[in-house]
Amino acid sequence: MTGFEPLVKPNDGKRRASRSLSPAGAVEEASHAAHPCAPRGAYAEASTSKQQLHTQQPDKKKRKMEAQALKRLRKDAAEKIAKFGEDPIFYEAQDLLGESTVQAILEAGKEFERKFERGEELVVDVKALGAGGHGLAVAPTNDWIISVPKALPGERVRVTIQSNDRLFSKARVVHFDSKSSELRTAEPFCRYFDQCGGCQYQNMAYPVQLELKQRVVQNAFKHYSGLDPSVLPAIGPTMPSPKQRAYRTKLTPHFNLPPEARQYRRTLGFRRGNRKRDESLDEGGPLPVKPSVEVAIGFDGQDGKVMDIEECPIGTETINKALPEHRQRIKDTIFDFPNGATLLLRDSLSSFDSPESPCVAITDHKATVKEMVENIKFESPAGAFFQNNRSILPDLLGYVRDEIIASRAHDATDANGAVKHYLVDAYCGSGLFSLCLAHLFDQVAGVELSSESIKCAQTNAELNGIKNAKFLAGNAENIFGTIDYEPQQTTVIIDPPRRGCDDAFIEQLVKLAPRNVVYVSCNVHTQARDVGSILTKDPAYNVLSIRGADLFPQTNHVEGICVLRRD
Ligand SMILES: C[S@@+](CC[C@H](N)C(=O)[O-])C[C@H]1O[C@@H](n2cnc3c(N)ncnc32)[C@H](O)[C@@H]1O
Repeated sequence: MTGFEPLVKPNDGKRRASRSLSPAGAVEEASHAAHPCAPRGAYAEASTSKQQLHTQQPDKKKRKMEAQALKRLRKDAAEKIAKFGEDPIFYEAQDLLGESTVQAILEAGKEFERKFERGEELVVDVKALGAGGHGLAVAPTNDWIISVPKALPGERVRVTIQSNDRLFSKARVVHFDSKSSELRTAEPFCRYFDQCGGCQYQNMAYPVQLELKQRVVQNAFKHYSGLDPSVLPAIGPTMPSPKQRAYRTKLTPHFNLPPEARQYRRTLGFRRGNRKRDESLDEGGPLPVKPSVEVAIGFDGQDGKVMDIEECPIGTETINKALPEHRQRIKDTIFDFPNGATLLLRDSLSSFDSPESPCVAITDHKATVKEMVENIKFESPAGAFFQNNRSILPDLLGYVRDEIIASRAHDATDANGAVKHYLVDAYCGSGLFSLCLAHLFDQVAGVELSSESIKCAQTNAELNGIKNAKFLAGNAENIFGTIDYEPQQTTVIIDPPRRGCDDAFIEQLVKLAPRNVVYVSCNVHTQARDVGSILTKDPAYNVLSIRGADLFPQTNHVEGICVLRRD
């Protein structure tokens, strides 16, 4: 269906699976919850009524389910830690509670303890801001963290517990007893800010946001690189985004299918989640009357439920103008959806006449989006990856370009006083770095997993008359077998997805031993881990610079740029 993709968030399936439809169409919460972090109060109430009917039996069952769920949680956490390291909140808990307290909790196996009841109220003093953008407080028990979105250090807040997690509980502000944080320096400009989970920082002036992000980068390298601080340069100031509102060129509001719509579809003979009718379910008789249905289309709120969002002021004007029409389209056709779905809105130039050409909103995943970065034209399918804040791209590319040029100052020249330069653009997408920097290099090779994006990179090279770039579809590490570039004259740009680089890629990279590595990442934690791994495998690399770039103003996200040189 044009403009829509299936809702793939795993939580959503779980949420729906834990509910059942009553014949009257009302939603009933399941009477028990297996997850140790599930609401304890609700669970206790359900099991009490069962106890009256079945004496001790449910208690035993409940304990068994809890033990199994805890085992699963521990196993999942151990796997995640082995792969990605500890979650940033682990280090934040160590800072706030003390390493020995955290160690004692781990040794006692109490890191998943259901510390507080869901709905329980506490008054806490917010002490720090976590990398996730939430205020962090120490629980009154002094051995647990309370994470409170939209609350800032220095503020005293009355909160209600939402859920328990590893070493911390998530909570929601009920009341600000004091709202005096030095960081609270701006008035949020979005009417949904208090409830929406999308932005975290609209209550802080922009320079404060940039400073916070600098600290996040600093902590990431401190905790995840495994490197001695002496080998790391001071973290540079965060590169600001020229646009701090109306910058996002892509929005993906989503919705869950309301239970009334699901029920109505069933009476028409559609099984749950199916597009095709099952004749055997047809109850015959006259067509049932369509119920009136309210559907929330937007983003997840702090309570995990989808909020109905009519406008998103960090999205571009083009997207916001198009949003009402597309929301209405969903409302008008809600009974045609077998499930919830995600709507795609991409801002595209209408032509390549100039970077200031008027823009249009595109909602079909397969339609072509046009972008112009500096003077380079890019076309890519709306469903494929492209950086979402076009306002900062010239500065980001300018910085990478300057770093590359500066690193050439001491390059050896050949007999004619010339030196060749090569670029490998790993995880190249539709060729942003390769094509914008191609003029600095004799040859460029890009690699990318998505064959669709690689086709775009090739067409984009042609579109811009760039002849020195070739592109390969495949795993990033495969590029090393296809090039014979002189390592001393080679720069590798790495821009992987959030999970960072695979071991196989890092192995191949250090085997090639390129002179320069520029690592750009939307996850500074996996970036720090990978940089640590490169330096550990090959100590001839030096970290020349590290800084953040603010591709996502008003949110806690920060892009990291780290430049390495092998001497
Ligand atoms: C953050 S995007 C960067 C794209 C590009 N550098 C840009 O700025 O437009 C990461 C890209 O890595 C690609 N990717 C993911 N896993 C990969 C892998 N194992 N090997 C190569 N590319 C991969 C994704 O398809 C995505 O296009």
